[in-house]
Amino acid sequence: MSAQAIPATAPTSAHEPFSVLLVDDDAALRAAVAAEIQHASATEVLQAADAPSALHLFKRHRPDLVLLDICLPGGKDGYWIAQRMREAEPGEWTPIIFLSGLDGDVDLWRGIEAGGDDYLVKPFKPIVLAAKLRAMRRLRDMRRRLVQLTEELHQANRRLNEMVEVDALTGLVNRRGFDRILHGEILAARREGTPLTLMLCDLDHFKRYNDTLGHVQGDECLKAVSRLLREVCVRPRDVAARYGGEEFALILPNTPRSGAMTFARALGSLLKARTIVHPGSPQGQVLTLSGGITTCVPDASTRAEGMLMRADEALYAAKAQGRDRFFSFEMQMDTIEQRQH
Ligand SMILES: Nc1nc2c(ncn2[C@@H]2O[C@H](COP(=O)(O)OP(=O)(O)OP(=O)(O)O)[C@@H](O)[C@H]2O)c(=O)[nH]1
Repeated sequence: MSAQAIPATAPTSAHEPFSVLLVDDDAALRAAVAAEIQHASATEVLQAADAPSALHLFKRHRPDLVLLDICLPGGKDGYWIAQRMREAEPGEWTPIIFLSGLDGDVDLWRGIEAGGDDYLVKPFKPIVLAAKLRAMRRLRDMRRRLVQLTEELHQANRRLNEMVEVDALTGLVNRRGFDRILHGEILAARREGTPLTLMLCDLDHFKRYNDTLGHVQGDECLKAVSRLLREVCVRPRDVAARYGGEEFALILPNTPRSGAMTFARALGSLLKARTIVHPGSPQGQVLTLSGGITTCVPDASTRAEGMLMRADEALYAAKAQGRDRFFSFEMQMDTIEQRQH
């Protein structure tokens, strides 16, 4: 690389405000350093002569840099102030440069230990102060950029996570999202002591639909059913998912058995009202669906797999009994029990 390709100084965002908190009990020295800081293009210089006012200004104005004298009146020194400042900004990091007449190695070590980033021994040359200010400003800019990039990364991750949980054809939650949500709703219902309903819905004779009208029309049909499912899931926590090819799953929190049955009947009627023509169907040549329902107030032993098995069993029964109907696993069980007694 040629020497000309290397910039003499890395750019800083000179147009952005840069505020400095200067803490020193020597008023004359403070005035002189403040003038130098301003000359070095800081936009604002806040000044404090003791610990309480330094901490007050720090918390109130959140400066971009702190220049901190070590020996101060009132029993609280610069090390103490630096530690309080660090405590006051968890997760943040405002650069602190100690200004001191103490020039021993141990003094420098204590300053860095107390949370300082650099150490300037008084008296210092203006050009040295200007250079340190420039370096700290550059660090501030890089840190800001890093924070911004981290936020952008988080947002991209959130979008990506949403995308991997969406079914490409229907726009409904896919199996992966369904698994996650069902697991969460089981835990929530257990915590709240409320009934949770899971409904598996399967289009009737859909193979014939594809066979008679073609796969493209089949896809359109799946999209239309998905739109309907989205419409019926009116409560914020209701979820409609594409569980498999022509199978859909509904998660209905806070929905008891009776409510689930009412919901299912309404869904069946609404689908019929749409009169999606299904020439090969024995159910009146319109598209219908069958459903299996399970409802429980989850306890420690409730698992998503168990709920799915129960809903699937009820769905199988609904298909076996002639389709175009919904069965509740628990209601079936009650009926069987009643018959036995
Ligand atoms: N067009 C289309 N068809 C699909 C898709 N996913 C699954 N299928 C079809 O859905 C049909 C399901 O057929 P089956 O499992 O035999 O069930 P069915 O014909 O609906 O019969 P029953 O469920 O017993 O009423 C198959 O023909 C699959 O090809 C899809 O994404 N698009």
